[in-house]
Amino acid sequence: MLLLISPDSVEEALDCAKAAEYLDIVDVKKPDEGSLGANFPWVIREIRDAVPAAKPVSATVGDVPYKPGTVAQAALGAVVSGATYIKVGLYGCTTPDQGIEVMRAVVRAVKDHRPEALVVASGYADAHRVGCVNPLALPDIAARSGADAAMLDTAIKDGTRLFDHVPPDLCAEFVRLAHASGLLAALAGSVKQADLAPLTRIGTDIVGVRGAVCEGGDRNAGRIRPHLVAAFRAEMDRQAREHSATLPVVG
Ligand SMILES: O=C[C@H](O)COP(=O)(O)O
Repeated sequence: MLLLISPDSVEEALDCAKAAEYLDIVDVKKPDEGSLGANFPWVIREIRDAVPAAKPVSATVGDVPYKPGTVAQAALGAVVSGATYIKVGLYGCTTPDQGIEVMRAVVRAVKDHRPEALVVASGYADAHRVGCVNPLALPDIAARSGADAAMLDTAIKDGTRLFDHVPPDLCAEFVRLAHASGLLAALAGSVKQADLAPLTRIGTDIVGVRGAVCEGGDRNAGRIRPHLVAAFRAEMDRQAREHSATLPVVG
């Protein structure tokens, strides 16, 4: 499982750089503009320059409206600024067809510019609270639009977590559907260390985290701390070891 951490500024990205050995993807975000709030192009560029070249930089394009042209142009801005994972939160899409239309436009805009960039179609585990597309529709939306990954986060950051809205057995189904279409499955939403056992067991490819590695567990007032990233990674590695010990030996 890869660890994606979401700094909100160049200063926080520098703290991520200090913990670079413990994380896999640096995800540029602007939390005060929403769950998947988009940051400025110059911040993406500065963060790309600040973190080790071997670490991919991801950028969120926002909690986007159902406006394929607007979103495609924003996604191009993110990839031109140096991000190689482009995450789109389909906040304004109420049907799978709307999600596919937006994501097809994003995939074309991103891949015309940088074919190797990865496009992530993100929905929300608590979609029922904000009226957007069902979380289990995301793998199909991602597959039919040519995206590379399907993701879930939570739309409302009020202390409730991914599993409060989509319990582990349904997250397992999300992962199964994503894998059946050849996609990566990414899960986030106020994930804590205690959630890592089920996330590992169900085969999650990427876990996205902010609050759990901020001081005081506070994604808004707290700052990302390198020792919290290291501790989170240590627990991920422990869970991975425990899980592989339970797998049957083949051969
Ligand atoms: O993409 C991951 C998000 O930044 C998750 O943030 P959170 O752990 O504070 O919900």
